[in-house]
Amino acid sequence: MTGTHTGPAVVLVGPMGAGKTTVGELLAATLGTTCRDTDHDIVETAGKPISEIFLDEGEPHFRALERAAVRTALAEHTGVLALGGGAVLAPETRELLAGAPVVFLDMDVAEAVKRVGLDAPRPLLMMNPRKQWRELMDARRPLYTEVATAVVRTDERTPDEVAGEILDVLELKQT
Ligand SMILES: Nc1ncnc2c1ncn2[C@@H]1O[C@H](COP(=O)(O)OP(=O)(O)O)[C@@H](O)[C@H]1O
Ligand SMILES: O=C(O)C1=C[C@@H](OP(=O)(O)O)[C@@H](O)[C@H](O)C1
Ligand SMILES: [Mg+2]
Repeated sequence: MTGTHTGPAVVLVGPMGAGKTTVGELLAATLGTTCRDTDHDIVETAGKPISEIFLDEGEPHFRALERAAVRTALAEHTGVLALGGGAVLAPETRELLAGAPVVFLDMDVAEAVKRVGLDAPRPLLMMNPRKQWRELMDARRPLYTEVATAVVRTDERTPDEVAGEILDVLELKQT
């Protein structure tokens, strides 16, 4: 115990499917640290999948769990931290992110729909994913931009390439 809180080395934000979870793991491996994902913390606390939390208790309850999970992870974790796509909706969370190295993983709609369609269900994109994704991005892009210290595009890049680009922009790469 040093008693010093340094905060996460990198925090990843951005929309569903941008690769926060996938790239976070790669980045952590390269940096010799671990990746923590607030969605995983929430699932562990609630004892059920995110889709069931939305169905059983509703989105406001999920957001309350998410605010608490982000606060705890920011205080405890010094490695890579991947947030859920909607975490930045909370003003409290945006304030906590001030001063942290935050990377916004950006992508366009076609790629987003392709990626999340192949994956575990995201309750917010269950119906008409294209339209819902556009509406989410219109509402959230200013918030991702507000908290970000860097923006990295993920379209037509492999997760490894995205991880490399993050190291470059944060100047964490050993040369
Ligand atoms: N750069 C990428 N290129 C292609 N597919 C990707 C890329 N990044 C992530 N994926 C895929 O997209 C899906 C969502 O990735 P995930 O890491 O869960 O995103 P997020 O945590 O941002 O929602 C997964 O199936 C993952 O394998
Ligand atoms: O954008 C959102 O509001 C959400 C994103 C998801 O995380 P990912 O961005 O990791 O998919 C998850 O937290 C939940 O389904 C809600
Ligand atoms: Mg994720």
